[in-house]
Amino acid sequence: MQIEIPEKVNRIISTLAAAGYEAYAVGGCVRDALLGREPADWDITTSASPYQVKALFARTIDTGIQHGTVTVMLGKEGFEVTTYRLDGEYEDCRHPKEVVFTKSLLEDLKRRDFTINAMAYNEERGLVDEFDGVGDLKRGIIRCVGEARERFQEDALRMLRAVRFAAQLGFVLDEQTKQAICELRENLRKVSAERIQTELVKLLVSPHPERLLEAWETGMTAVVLPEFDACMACEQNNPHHSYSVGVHTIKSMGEVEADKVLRLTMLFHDFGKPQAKTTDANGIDHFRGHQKISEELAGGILRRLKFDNETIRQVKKLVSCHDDHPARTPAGVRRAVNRIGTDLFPMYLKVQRADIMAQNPATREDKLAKLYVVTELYEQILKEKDCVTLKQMVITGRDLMMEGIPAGPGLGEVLSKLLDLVIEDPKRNEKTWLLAKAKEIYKASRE
Ligand SMILES: Nc1ccn([C@@H]2O[C@H](COP(=O)(O)OP(=O)(O)OP(=O)(O)O)[C@@H](O)[C@H]2O)c(=O)n1
Repeated sequence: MQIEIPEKVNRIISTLAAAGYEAYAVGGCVRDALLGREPADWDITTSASPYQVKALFARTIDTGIQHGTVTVMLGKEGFEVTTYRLDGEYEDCRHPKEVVFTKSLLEDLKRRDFTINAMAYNEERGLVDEFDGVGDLKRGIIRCVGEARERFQEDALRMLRAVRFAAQLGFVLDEQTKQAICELRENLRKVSAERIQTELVKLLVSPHPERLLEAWETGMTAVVLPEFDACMACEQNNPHHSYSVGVHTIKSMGEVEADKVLRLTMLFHDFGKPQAKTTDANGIDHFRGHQKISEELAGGILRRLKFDNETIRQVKKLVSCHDDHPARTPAGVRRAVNRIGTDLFPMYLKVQRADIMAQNPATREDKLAKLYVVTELYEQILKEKDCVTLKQMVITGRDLMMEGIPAGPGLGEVLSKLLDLVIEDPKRNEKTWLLAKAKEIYKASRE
């Protein structure tokens, strides 16, 4: 079986070989190349020690040297070259406490997580596939190398990786691998939030975000995302819904494109429902105020998983308005654009559509028709380019304070009412008129 290896990777392998060392492309790149996917990066494994690798190349980066990895720089590109090693006990669930080097490629492949990730290749020897990785690629199976429990005890994150690869490749989990996850899922508590975040995002933006259900079935979400389990247990007896909150959530993720913010928003948009649920005398469930609770939960979870501030801002904002329905008039839609933000409004429309599509098909048409009108009005506004934002108003909060309106929520409210007036009629965006109106509004609010 032949793989096309990039010229620079071949150059590194042949430089090592000419110096008498073994070297192979290894892991994810071999898997992806065999699948006809573009590998994200090319990793190399070698019998040379990190210092022997360093001695052979002009430019290297040593930050991973204590784990046996040297990054070789060729031009602007960096390639990780790792010395053959065994696996030991993992201190931080990421790197073995002590690196034990080996002279054997087989030992190095044995320590890897899944059969499809445990193949090596160089042009001289061809494919090295000791654990039938090719067979598992053909059958579409994620299977641990050797004893699954051992692989997961070495690094608990691998349990989440198993589902992530299944979602990315459309594969199924091997039974023994799945069983070991059910047994060892609690170990995920030891894994850092950043590593969980990486796997969760890869799973969500994959072609199969619905495979999150497998993380739920095996008990992993109960450990890393218990709020999702609460949604799975929350039925919705309501004319708009045919599924539990959890299943609706999963369906809605499949209705948006593979974008991190959109998929996270769909995942979290109804997380507040289990807390907000009330049932009326007719047995119909209501979820008043769930948006606010969902927004708070989303913010807390994203912070817990160490997401960056901008992602948190966008997701929280979209969750906080996912169920808003602007008045279907030009002024109503302009107001909504200002409230939600010109940057996020196109995403809000996608979120609305996905939410509706994942609801009861019988009540969907009417909602879609209304959303269509809002979308049309928004497109009209874009064409006219006359969407006023707070920034474009000719007065600011400071001007109002100069007029004696004290800083605080009251001032924000006056500003927002002024903005509404300007949106209704852009000719009102004039300083004298606005200041007089501001005083009037403030006075009325105190009476
Ligand atoms: N917890 C881990 C992480 C990685 N690996 C091994 O290291 C290789 C490279 O890891 P990584 O770059 O994280 O994953 P890839 O398989 O390359 O996949 P992706 O780039 O999609 O993350 C994997 O193929 C696997 O052989 C492992 O055994 N256990």
